[in-house]
Amino acid sequence: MWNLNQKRGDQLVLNLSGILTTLFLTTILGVLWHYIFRRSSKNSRLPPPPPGPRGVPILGYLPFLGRDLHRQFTDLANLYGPIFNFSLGSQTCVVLSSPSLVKEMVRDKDTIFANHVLNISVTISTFGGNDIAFTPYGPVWKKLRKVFAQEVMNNTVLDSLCSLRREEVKKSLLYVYERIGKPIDINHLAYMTSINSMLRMIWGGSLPGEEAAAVNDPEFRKAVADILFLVGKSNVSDVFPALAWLDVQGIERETRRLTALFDRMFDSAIEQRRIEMRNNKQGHSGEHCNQMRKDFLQFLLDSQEGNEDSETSITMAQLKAILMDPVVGGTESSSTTVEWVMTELLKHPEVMKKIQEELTQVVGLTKMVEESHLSQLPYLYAVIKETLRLHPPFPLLVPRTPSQTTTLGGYKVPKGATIFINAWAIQRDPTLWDRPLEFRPERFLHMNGTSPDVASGKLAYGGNNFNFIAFGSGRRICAGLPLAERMLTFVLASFLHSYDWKLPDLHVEKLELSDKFGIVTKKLYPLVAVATPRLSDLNLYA
Ligand code: HEM
Repeated sequence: MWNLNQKRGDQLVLNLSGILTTLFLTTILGVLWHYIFRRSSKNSRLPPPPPGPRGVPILGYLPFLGRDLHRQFTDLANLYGPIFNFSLGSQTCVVLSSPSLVKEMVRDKDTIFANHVLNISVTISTFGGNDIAFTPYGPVWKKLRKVFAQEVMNNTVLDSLCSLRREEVKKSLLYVYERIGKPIDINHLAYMTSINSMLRMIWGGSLPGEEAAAVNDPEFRKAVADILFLVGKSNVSDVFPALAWLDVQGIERETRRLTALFDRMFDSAIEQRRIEMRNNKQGHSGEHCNQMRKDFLQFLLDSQEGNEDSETSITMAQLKAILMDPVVGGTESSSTTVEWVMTELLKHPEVMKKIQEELTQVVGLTKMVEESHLSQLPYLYAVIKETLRLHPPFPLLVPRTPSQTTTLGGYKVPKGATIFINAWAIQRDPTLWDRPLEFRPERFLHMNGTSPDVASGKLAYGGNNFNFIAFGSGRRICAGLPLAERMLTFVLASFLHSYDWKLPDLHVEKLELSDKFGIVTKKLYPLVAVATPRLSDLNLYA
């Protein structure tokens, strides 16, 4: 009996301890489960993608994209907010239209978003993505940007090339003089001035005979514009990489053909220059070669001569690609800006008059404009800024892509997405700008008529004001800014100081401001204007 009772008691104790153990383990497991569950649910609670329009299966939003992307994206932002997304085939595209989102991207998450999107025609035209604009962010890009800043864009180098720019602008002034009183296509004038100056600065007009003839052929100038057009054109092969081998639109083929022209020019110019340098070194080259030419090519070759330093030595493909950036990225953007400025001035003759008064005061009517005058032209600077505000040549800047999945404005943005910054919308946003659609250069001036940027001789598009980002912002801000700034101001000052401009009689009512979207967005109808001389001494034009 006792034994029985004892057995029952033992069993009770056993049961009780079993229950307690079970309870204990359950509690521990519960706590662990709760902890793990909460953590994993936190991870799976990734933010949603930005809102946006739905597309159709496979193609996504592709069939609904119109021609004027900057306007269409502005309308979509009014519907979905300052960040929205859509898909193009398998690609995710995100569009930003507010300064705070731009800041988050290029300042707070700058290293994640420090790559430009590389498409097929960009890869070809940049000798395999070897240029500054499309080399992925990292040590190689840093090296290229350093070489470009030190050997090409530094003030001493740019000052030393001033005479080349002066000669090319003078040729354009003469071209106008020969057409006094006749309609002149300003788009053509601005483009020829821009490309001729750029090519002159790149290889100083020193190509050997056959190549020199080819380069002076108007077809070659057209090739530059055509490459830019192909780079910005929507390519089915980019949206559906599996179809790339078909090259349905022939974009790849045509880009290869045009890039080959440049490749030959660069090879020939580099070869010729190396021979000159060798001869010069050996001392049997005579006076001519002792005064080695100075142009971008020469500065870059000099910096590479015997350069074993991995920090600054560059490959041949990189050298050519570095030279290609100013040609493709710098010429149309600059000439389009010149055309827009002239358009706004013909629409606002009182503003043109004010610039000319400033020029008369600073330069005088007996002299031509020199680059040394530029820092004393605050009103002209303000006019250029106001034009770039209303008509940024790259309305969607140069698309960027994140190197990892991240967030923007609290929304998920996947690695590899294409990010457009709608600078055009931001620079016309009525919540950021007073009467934004009016052309009022005064908004960039201080009360006393000078702006601090101008006082320091700069347009100061440092990308720190996210309301005004025509040259981009952050690590990948325009690397050609110092030259763009000089060229724009010098060309415009020269055109406006040397001539009075008016619309041809038949065009007076036709002056309008429509644009045509492209990677560089130009006037839809080229501007035509008639010039009359302003300077008292006509010999100055010869
Ligand atoms: C009105 C004239 C110009 C405008 C409006 C302009 C605008 C721009 C913009 C918006 C970008 C992209 C910036 C970003 O992603 O944040 C860019 C990049 C660049 N631009 Fe310009 N540009 C002009 C002229 C030039 C010129 C004359 C050159 C060369 C001499 C040049 C060379 C470059 C290069 C190399 C980059 C790539 C920078 C990098 O990725 O690190 N640009 N430009």
